[in-house]
Amino acid sequence: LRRLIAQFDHFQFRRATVQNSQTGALETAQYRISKSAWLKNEEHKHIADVARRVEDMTGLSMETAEELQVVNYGIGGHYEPHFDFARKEETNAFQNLGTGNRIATVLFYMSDVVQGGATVFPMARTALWPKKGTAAFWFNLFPSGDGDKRTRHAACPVLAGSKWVSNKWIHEREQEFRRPCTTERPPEHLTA
Ligand SMILES: O=C(O)CCC(=O)C(=O)O
Ligand SMILES: [Fe+2]
Repeated sequence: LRRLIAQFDHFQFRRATVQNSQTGALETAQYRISKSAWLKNEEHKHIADVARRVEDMTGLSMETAEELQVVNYGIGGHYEPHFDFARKEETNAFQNLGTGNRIATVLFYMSDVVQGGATVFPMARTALWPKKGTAAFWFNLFPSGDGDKRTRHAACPVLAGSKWVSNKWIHEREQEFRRPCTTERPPEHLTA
């Protein structure tokens, strides 16, 4: 995939944005420093292959998943602690998509990083060190649809080298038979 990206200069990498939780607007922020691009399945068969593999790996439908987001961090690039899912109090979050919240995340590591750049989950006391060809998967939501606080995570600053990752964000709709929801609510201290 990285070779593919290098070949196609029409993949427009731009400063990554975040959603302002008050206004719902997408904007750049000091707490997320990286460049990213969104790649559509139709753009190349290798991109469609990634989606197919994610479906096979997770057993979840890709019908409502977002396009593949490819991210590059230079030295000092980072992403401070955040949730991938939208919280109840947030404005506009994913509402226009009609696909529900981000039920799960698949994070592919597309490069090794010389120094720094770990993905850390402070509440789960877990650090993932980028290793080319590996991937992480987690559910952001409980089966009740409540956000799981334990998934709060950050990308530590890259100290040397360059870091490439890609995100596939999977949404709630279409998963009704693959990951049935429950009415049982998780303990309140674990929900966000
Ligand atoms: O780059 C990483 O290690 C994590 C990226 C991330 O959390 C995100 O893009 O939402
Ligand atoms: Fe994230």
